[in-house]
Amino acid sequence: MIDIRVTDTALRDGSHHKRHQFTPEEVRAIVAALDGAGVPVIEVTHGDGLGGSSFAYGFSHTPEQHLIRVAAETATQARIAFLMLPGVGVTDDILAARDNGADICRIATHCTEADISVQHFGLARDWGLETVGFLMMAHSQPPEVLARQARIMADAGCQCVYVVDSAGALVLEQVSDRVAALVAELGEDAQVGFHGHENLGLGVANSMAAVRAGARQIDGSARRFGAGAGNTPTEAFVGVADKLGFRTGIDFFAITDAAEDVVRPAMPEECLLSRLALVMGYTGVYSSFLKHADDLARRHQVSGAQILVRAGARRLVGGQEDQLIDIALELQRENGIVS
Ligand SMILES: C[C@H](O)CC(=O)C(=O)O
Ligand SMILES: [Mn+2]
Repeated sequence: MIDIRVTDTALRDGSHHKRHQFTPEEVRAIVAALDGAGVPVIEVTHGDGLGGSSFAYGFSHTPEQHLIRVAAETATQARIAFLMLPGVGVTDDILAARDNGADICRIATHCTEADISVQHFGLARDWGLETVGFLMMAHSQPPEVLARQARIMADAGCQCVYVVDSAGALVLEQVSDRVAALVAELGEDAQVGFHGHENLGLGVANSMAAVRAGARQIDGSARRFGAGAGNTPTEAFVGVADKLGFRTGIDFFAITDAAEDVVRPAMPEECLLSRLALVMGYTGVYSSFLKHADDLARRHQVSGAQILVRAGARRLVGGQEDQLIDIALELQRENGIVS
């Protein structure tokens, strides 16, 4: 039987949906429930990674290093992971997260910029951390480009490179083709993972396509708690994996209870397959832009969907949130609205 390692990212990707307002009590309760269900890895960080708490991305309720410490103190078997985007966080943040009890370091870059992660993977390995690489917005590049970028990460010390469908824009074979290219490139040098978003309703199906193409690590979020329409629901993925004969080590009924009884109460609202989320999947927009576009649409009395369509046409990447303001003002001018 093939083992699939699931990382639950409700306490990191869900941070976007919660506008980074997780409390220590919520983290303690969610980690206890996921840990009890057998989830092997739980990611805890600001939605935009270490150092993300800022005017541009949104300030955290509680410093993420404190939340990481709470998570590490609560987990009995699960390992705690954190995300960092070079330049949003700095290398000292990695060391602090390790000292607070995390032991898996996930470094994310836009999928053509893997070279900016080299220093971080080297340091993380020197500091005794397990390493994972995130190639974000993977729909925007063909398989061979992603494979070359994955090679850069693996050569730098990354132990598993993820195809990250940040926009929830990939459809089935588009996932398996990308995953297969990475598997062929990396061989025994590193594993391959997949991180999905639900913007076209394909999180579980895409994740299973990734597994069938050779991915051995999969991200989910209990109750889909994540940016956009949310992530692959961990509980549904576990159920499907059970039925297809893949072993996750997670108890289906326990994770279903955790999602409904513990995770859902911490969510401001369900993650919906809303108009804005669908537009993001259809036009290839970074999922965490949803709240920013929604806020700007209200503030400037313009269409949130139009903001996202133009963001897709401009091929904006994570970190370019400020350009959404530019687009909103452009639409406002075109509509003749004077503020
Ligand atoms: C920083 C992003 O939210 C990372 C991620 O989860 C994605 O690109 O998707
Ligand atoms: Mn994500």
